[in-house]
Amino acid sequence: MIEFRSVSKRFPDGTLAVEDFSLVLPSRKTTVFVGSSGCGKTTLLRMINRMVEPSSGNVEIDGESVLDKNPVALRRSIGYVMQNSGLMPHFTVIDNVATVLRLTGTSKKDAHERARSLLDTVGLDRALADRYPSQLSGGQQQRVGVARGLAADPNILLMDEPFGAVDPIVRADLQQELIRLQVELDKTVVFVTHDIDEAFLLGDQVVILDKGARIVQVGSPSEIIENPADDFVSAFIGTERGKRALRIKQTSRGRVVVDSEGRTQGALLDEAAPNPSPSESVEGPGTQ
Ligand SMILES: Nc1ncnc2c1ncn2[C@@H]1O[C@H](COP(=O)(O)OP(=O)(O)OP(=O)(O)O)[C@@H](O)[C@H]1O
Repeated sequence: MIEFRSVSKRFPDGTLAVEDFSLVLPSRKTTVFVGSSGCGKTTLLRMINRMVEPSSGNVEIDGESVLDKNPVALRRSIGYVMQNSGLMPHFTVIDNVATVLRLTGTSKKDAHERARSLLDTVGLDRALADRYPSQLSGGQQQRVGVARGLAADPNILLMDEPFGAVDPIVRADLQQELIRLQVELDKTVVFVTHDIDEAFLLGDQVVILDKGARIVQVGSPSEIIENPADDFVSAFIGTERGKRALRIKQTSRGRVVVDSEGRTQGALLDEAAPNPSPSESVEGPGTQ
């Protein structure tokens, strides 16, 4: 478990990026920080692996302060995936993935072996191993970035807008891949995005942030959608528009659920119907 304890960060120019932030991020779950640009998401993420040092307060991992750990060793023990993949352009795919392992003393042969198996894990063809990042598509580069983040088999994976720079179809693909990976690998994932739909799709715990990383609401996607804390959250998550503003419409064959544009999203099933559980009585896209 990761715990932020009254953490603040003021940068040397006086910007107060994070003000008195406290939160527990449960192990083996995905916590998503979501909020608009500049609200302090990246700063929070980077204080976990000490790429940014808190001005006051503390971050603990399993009860131990990160400030008591060697920053280089700490950084190598935590996976980090960033927007635009952050790959080294003059390194091949396989070397990009294997670098962390090489730095921690793994032989070249073993590091490459593990890197190749990680390409399988993230759904990349091994034939791409000897290419350079510029010879890959944006989505493939992001997958290499994820493979690299997983190389040292970290318990914690930090992901900073990892799918922000790819087109919506590739992005949806990568999101599904991450959901699959999370079931398989069972990591503690901390994910940053400004996209509330992505937050609800991926997060077990979603943290909606305002300026200075002020927590506006924290909860599961269902808790937040069912009970938004205030008008800001309602507006941010769009409960009054689009695919989350659902209404029931009576048709000649039964009741269906339509969105705010009148588009039918799915059928409303009778509670007595045998298949779905009560919480799943609406079937169709865009439901939580
Ligand atoms: N090194 C720095 N020096 C000064 N101010 C900084 C520094 N890094 C970030 N900031 C400021 O701290 C605030 C929070 O930045 P941060 O990058 O954490 O926000 P964010 O929510 O991740 O934004 P985005 O979604 O745009 O990446 C912003 O006002 C930003 O300008």
